[in-house]
Amino acid sequence: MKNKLEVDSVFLEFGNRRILSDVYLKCETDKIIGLLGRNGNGKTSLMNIIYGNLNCNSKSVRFNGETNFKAYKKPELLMYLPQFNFIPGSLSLKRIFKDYELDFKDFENRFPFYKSKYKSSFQSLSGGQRRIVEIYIISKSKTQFVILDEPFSHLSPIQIEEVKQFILEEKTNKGFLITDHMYQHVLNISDDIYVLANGKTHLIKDIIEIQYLGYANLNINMIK
Ligand SMILES: Nc1ncnc2c1ncn2[C@@H]1O[C@H](COP(=O)(O)OP(=O)(O)OP(=O)(O)O)[C@@H](O)[C@H]1O
Repeated sequence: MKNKLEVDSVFLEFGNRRILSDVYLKCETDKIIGLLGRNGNGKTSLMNIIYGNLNCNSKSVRFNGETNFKAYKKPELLMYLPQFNFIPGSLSLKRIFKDYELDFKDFENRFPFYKSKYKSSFQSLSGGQRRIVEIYIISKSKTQFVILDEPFSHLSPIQIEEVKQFILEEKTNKGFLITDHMYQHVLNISDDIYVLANGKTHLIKDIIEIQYLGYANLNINMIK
């Protein structure tokens, strides 16, 4: 079954500053949606609004047409990877995989480095190694949609390629919404791209619009 997540009518101000005012975004099973935008344009705020843990003046977040204001209470609908490490460092990988009801064998087959780490604490891993675990458990969870806020930052180029491959395989089961300033990787795997500029989401039809909207100077090879 194809699930659909739609977001619109979002209005967010901090004090007198208008952050979001004209948002439309759609994600479906088997789609990766990339969200790009300059620093401070409101990407993380929008993701938190969708997840339901940031209050705003108004919003409409619909899962298969049904409004849901507190998606964070429904992991079967939506899982969210925040920018920061969220797993307590004292937990072992064994415990983390048990808590998320995931098979460690599948994980270590894909990422052999972790074969000897089953009983290791999360904090004994490097920053990038911790991030891979977090991306994996959120992306692999039994849920309809996954939001990933900066999954590629802090990963080495090889790890980034492994994570992209893994997300591409996993998208047959769910929809992904991804933001990262390593935008070439986002462009590589996304089915649709939105750029957030001046409080508004722009669905990109031609890649050059990313430059026109002031997000990045594209090199000529990318445009061809
Ligand atoms: N709790 C808050 N109180 C006041 N202003 C806030 C708050 N949270 C975010 N902001 C402001 O809202 C704007 C949007 O922030 P947000 O973190 O959503 O941007 P972003 O697009 O994710 O940025 P980046 O690419 O740098 O991560 C910023 O100007 C930020 O300073």
